[in-house]
Amino acid sequence: MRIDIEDLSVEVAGARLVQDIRLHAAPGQVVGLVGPNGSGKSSLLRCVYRALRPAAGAVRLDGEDLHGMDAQAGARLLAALPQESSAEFDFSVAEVVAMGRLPHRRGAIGRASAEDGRICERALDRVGATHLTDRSFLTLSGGEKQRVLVARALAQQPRVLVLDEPTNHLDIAQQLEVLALVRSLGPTVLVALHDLNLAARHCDVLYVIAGGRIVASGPPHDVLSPDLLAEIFGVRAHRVRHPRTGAVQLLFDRLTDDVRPIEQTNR
Ligand SMILES: Nc1ncnc2c1ncn2[C@@H]1O[C@H](COP(=O)(O)OP(=O)(O)OP(=O)(O)O)[C@@H](O)[C@H]1O
Repeated sequence: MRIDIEDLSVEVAGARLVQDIRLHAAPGQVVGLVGPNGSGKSSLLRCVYRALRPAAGAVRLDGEDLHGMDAQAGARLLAALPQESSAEFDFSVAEVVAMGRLPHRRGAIGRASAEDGRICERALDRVGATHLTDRSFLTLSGGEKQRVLVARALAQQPRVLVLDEPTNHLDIAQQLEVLALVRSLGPTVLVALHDLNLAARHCDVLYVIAGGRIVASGPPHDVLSPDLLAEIFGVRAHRVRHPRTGAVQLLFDRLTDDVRPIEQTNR
């Protein structure tokens, strides 16, 4: 499903948090949003998953205005993993994942079907969390909670997935697993990431946001140039090749660091 964000501005209590955003994702693409702290990533994503309404502009899914759809129709198309998903549900893991099926039920009293149950089991299996099924969500570690919330989003079987820092709390193996999983699923994905190497590796296209505006977009390694990284993130970046895969990796120093050659520091 295609996403078109057109001239979008978002305001909260009279403050403009993001402005004139244009962003496009082709069906099945993984589009990354990167930017410094406070640049507007979450505000933009919150508007896409309808926690905020646009002050101007629109978010369109296959041409249809998302904010004009009724809540259930929207939720059948789009699932979100918000950043503030530390929400403390006093429910079992199975119940939390089953919430992902609610938009697909008929009316408020629709019951879960056997098929709903199979979809939830499969979602938990895909994030390697089947063993947590009967645990209370409240008792899980941060990483376990995050995996269960990814499973809930998968159970929703969305055509568009919006993820705000989905690798929060995950160890390095789980970060790679979750992003590879997200890529393999097929929906169009809009994902905010802080780790620029993860973003470059897992996204087809990157948008860079700073001060509430998009300042660059395109293929990851075209966008993440040392000049842009210095200007927007205030870091000195070096590109190196991964010794096994040959993929470009970024290494960072502070712009102000006086970096001495390695031979000197080893003496
Ligand atoms: N409800 C609000 N009221 C006032 N200001 C807000 C509100 N929500 C966000 N902001 C401000 O808007 C700016 C953008 O915040 P946002 O959370 O979108 O940034 P971000 O890029 O996701 O940051 P981070 O990387 O730190 O998560 C920040 O300066 C933030 O303080």
